Amino acid sequence: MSFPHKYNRTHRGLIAVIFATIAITLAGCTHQSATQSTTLYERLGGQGTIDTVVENLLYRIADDLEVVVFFANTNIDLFAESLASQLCDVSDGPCRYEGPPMGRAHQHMGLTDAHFNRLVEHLDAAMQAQGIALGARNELLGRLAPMYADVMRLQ
Ligand code: HEM
Repeated sequence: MSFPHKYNRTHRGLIAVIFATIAITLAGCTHQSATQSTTLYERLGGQGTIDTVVENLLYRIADDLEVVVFFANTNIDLFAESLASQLCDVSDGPCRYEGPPMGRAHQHMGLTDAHFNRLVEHLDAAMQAQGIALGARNELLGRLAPMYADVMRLQ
């Protein structure tokens, strides 16, 4: 039994539309699940990019007279390593931060809100310099923001 010519054409058109819809839906799902399963650490660019961000941050600190004074007696290599592991940890990367709690690490430095904001600005600028997207930058800063209370606790 054969279908009339007109029906065949309509039928084929309909099948094409259904296939296109399924393909678009599947592509959407794949895209969505890829976004959901990607950690912030990966979106930041992994350890290589985090290490470069920290290095870039060090240059910005060195150029900022208001901030650099706090680092006069700091072992910069250890600080860089410790901060990089903290950023990796906080962004769900494979590291565990094993340094001192934020309160103790910053105790009696005389830090003010202005210093805190300045450091956050430098970190954001360092991330921008590495081409990290706005969403990932904001998410990392959002995860660091709750540390404010601890950093300031023993000033
Ligand atoms: C959310 C904000 C901050 C975070 C996440 C952070 C993170 C860290 C980390 C991970 C360390 C290394 C601790 C260690 O291993 O001994 C550290 C140390 C240090 N931080 Fe921060 N910090 C923040 C705010 C600030 C601010 C605002 C300043 C000053 C402007 C500052 C100045 C220092 C200095 C000078 C050290 C080294 C202390 C030492 O020599 O032992 N930090 N910070």
